[in-house]
Amino acid sequence: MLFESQKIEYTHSGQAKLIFPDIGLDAGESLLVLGKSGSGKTTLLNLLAGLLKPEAGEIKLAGKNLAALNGQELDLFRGKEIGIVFQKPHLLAALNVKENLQMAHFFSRKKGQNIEELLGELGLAGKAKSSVLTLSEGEAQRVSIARALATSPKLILADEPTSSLDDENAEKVVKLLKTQAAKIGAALIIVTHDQRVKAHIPNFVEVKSV
Ligand SMILES: Nc1ncnc2c1ncn2[C@@H]1O[C@H](COP(=O)(O)OP(=O)(O)OP(=O)(O)O)[C@@H](O)[C@H]1O
Repeated sequence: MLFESQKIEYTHSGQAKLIFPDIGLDAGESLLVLGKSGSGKTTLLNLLAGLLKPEAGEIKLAGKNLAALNGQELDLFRGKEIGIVFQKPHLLAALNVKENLQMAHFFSRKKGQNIEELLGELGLAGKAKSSVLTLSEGEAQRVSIARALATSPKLILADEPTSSLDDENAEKVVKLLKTQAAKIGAALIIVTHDQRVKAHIPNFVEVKSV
């Protein structure tokens, strides 16, 4: 199994304990994380990304136990092996599209995918030199997906990646995430309440507050 999380628990200060469903994914498999507002979906994604430390349970990616890594090792491992797509694209405004992707390569210290090729596959071939400030919302979200994929990570995490997109762009984004994850042999986890995403990915877990 490429990615596994078991018996994870986390408590935000002053809040009730969150207990999460177990996850197991092979390379190329996709999973949705569903649940009501406030149930802990974003918290789960942050735990899986190693941005928060679980108080119980185990998270393993490609045979590595995240808890066994120190802060610096975890940052490097995340840069190489985990691609994160946020609800709103966080791109560096001073840089053009291609430079934003080159930054991902630089920080991960990994060769990763050919940037021109990746932009072509995401329908952004003509935008390499464009300022990210001139992109439409759909284009900017595709650039942030390209950035998450640039390092060929083993795990792709996406938090509500389609919520601000129209139907056409939402469908494009889900299909791209799915096909790219399959192509690079990554596991894909999407937090969503978007029906349009559910139509493409049947496999899901539900986060419930206890
Ligand atoms: N930094 C924090 N400090 C304290 N409580 C927090 C913190 N972050 C989240 N919480 C609480 O933890 C619970 C889970 O939050 P989380 O953002 O994971 O939920 P969610 O399912 O992603 O919600 P939504 O669908 O509204 O984005 C909520 O009750 C939230 O108020």
